[in-house]
Amino acid sequence: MTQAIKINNLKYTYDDKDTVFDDFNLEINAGQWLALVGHNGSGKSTLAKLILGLIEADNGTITVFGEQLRIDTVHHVREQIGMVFQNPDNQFVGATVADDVAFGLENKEMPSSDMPNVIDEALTIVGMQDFKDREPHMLSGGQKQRVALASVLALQPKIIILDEATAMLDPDGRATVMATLQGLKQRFGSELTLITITHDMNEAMLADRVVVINDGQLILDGAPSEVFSQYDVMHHNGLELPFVGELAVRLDPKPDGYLDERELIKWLSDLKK
Ligand SMILES: Nc1ncnc2c1ncn2[C@@H]1O[C@H](COP(=O)(O)OP(=O)(O)OP(=O)(O)O)[C@@H](O)[C@H]1O
Repeated sequence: MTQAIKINNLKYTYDDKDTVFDDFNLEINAGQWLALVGHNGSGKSTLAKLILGLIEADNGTITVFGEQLRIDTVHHVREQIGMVFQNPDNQFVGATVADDVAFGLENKEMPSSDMPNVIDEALTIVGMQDFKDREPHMLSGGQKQRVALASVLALQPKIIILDEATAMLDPDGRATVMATLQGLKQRFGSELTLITITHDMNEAMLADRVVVINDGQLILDGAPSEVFSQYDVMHHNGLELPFVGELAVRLDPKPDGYLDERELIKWLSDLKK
């Protein structure tokens, strides 16, 4: 199994006083969709910044596809990682959707004759091809985030990090972005590693793996059903379960372990028999 990211013995302190990570370790396999969760201030965005080389670790190593992040490798490492941020309105530079996707390609010095195909393909993947001549600020929040994803996809990253990319969206917008991510996973398989930083446990449910951090410490790490069966640990760390999990722990009798929506419905209907 190819390793996308390996973080070893990571230490990071802001301004020599606020230690966020001390001996933090994490390995992420290529093609995995990892949801990184933790309450406010637990270190999620700091970890994303460290992986992107926007800030430098005080100690330890971060290796991306076998290449250790250092001052002389940061540019190459960063080329392999796409980032989508929280605020859809802060991510646009182009006058039209197509211009916006083109911007990153121009920076990469792609010949302009190659661009239309690449732009069309990226917009098609996120279902925004019919909007390519629209002005970005006229789109809905969910559409904006899908264009932001297209801009990232056009650069063919091996890893995409979404830092609370759905936090400012309405339920429809959230659903379309999450469906787009599920589509990416199906389309790219082991060629694309996804890291979604989120406060929304219903979204984290869709990932292959959920990692819970608190104060820079890894608290839980496993498949969503494993992590969300740890109700007490989640609550102790200021986190809720996905809706069905919160519902299940309030039932009497309650099911053993975490059940997803379909399993919970079956469990309830069996109970009635
Ligand atoms: N630029 C900064 N300077 C100093 N301290 C910072 C800075 N950015 C973050 N911190 C501190 O580092 C810790 C981790 O912050 P971080 O933003 O990584 O958490 P987070 O899990 O992403 O939080 P949230 O869910 O609120 O976005 C917090 O204690 C925060 O106050």
